Amino acid sequence: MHPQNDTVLSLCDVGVRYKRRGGLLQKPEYFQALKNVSFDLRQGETLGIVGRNGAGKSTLLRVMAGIIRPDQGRVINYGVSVSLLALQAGFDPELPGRDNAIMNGMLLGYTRRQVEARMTDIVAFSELGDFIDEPVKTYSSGMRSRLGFSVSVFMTPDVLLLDEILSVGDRGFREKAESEMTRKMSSDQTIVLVSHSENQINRLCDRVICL
Ligand SMILES: Nc1ncnc2c1ncn2[C@@H]1O[C@H](COP(=O)(O)OP(=O)(O)OP(=O)(O)O)[C@@H](O)[C@H]1O
Repeated sequence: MHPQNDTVLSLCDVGVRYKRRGGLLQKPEYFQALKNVSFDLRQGETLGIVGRNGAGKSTLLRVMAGIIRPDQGRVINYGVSVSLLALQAGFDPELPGRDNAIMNGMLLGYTRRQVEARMTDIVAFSELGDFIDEPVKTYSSGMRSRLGFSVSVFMTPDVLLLDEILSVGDRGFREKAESEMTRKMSSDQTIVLVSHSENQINRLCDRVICL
């Protein structure tokens, strides 16, 4: 079957299994985290992914981002950059927030110079103030989330995969984060959103897949 013209990513019969146990002499055991998942992601849409704990939502995002390879089926990328934003991940606790922001931006596919050019905006959005030059290990979890989120607001790949990120920070920041993401979602940005909030999914997504 030929995909529609505006398809940016296709998943065809994707299956992922994790190795659970098995030392050198033990027979390995596998756990099937995803089975027969097929859909097309279209340019500009906001696709919601829902499912109970352990249904495979994060695994699906990791497959779409190319971080893990499916054991069955395939993921076809029609030439777009895809990045996964999972807060709390990918920070070096010993480095200052500023350096971590730069590294995060580079992981999203930007050059150091491009991230530095947006640094003033990132710091302002994060509301971290002078803490931006302190090591991330001195941050609260809300502060870490705010930093990760702020980087993603100013550095956007063609397809942005968001894993439970709209529940970050305190109420004030959450509202600001959601309104910023809503702006992106109504623009041309293609987004895949994993959330446990039915309300959020209904409000923000054009289409929902239940795992
Ligand atoms: N690296 C791994 N090794 C072994 N099993 C894993 C690994 N990562 C995930 N799993 C298992 O795969 C299943 C799917 O995990 P995943 O994190 O994708 O679920 P999820 O839908 O995102 O869950 P949650 O809603 O709790 O975040 C779970 O049963 C989990 O225990």
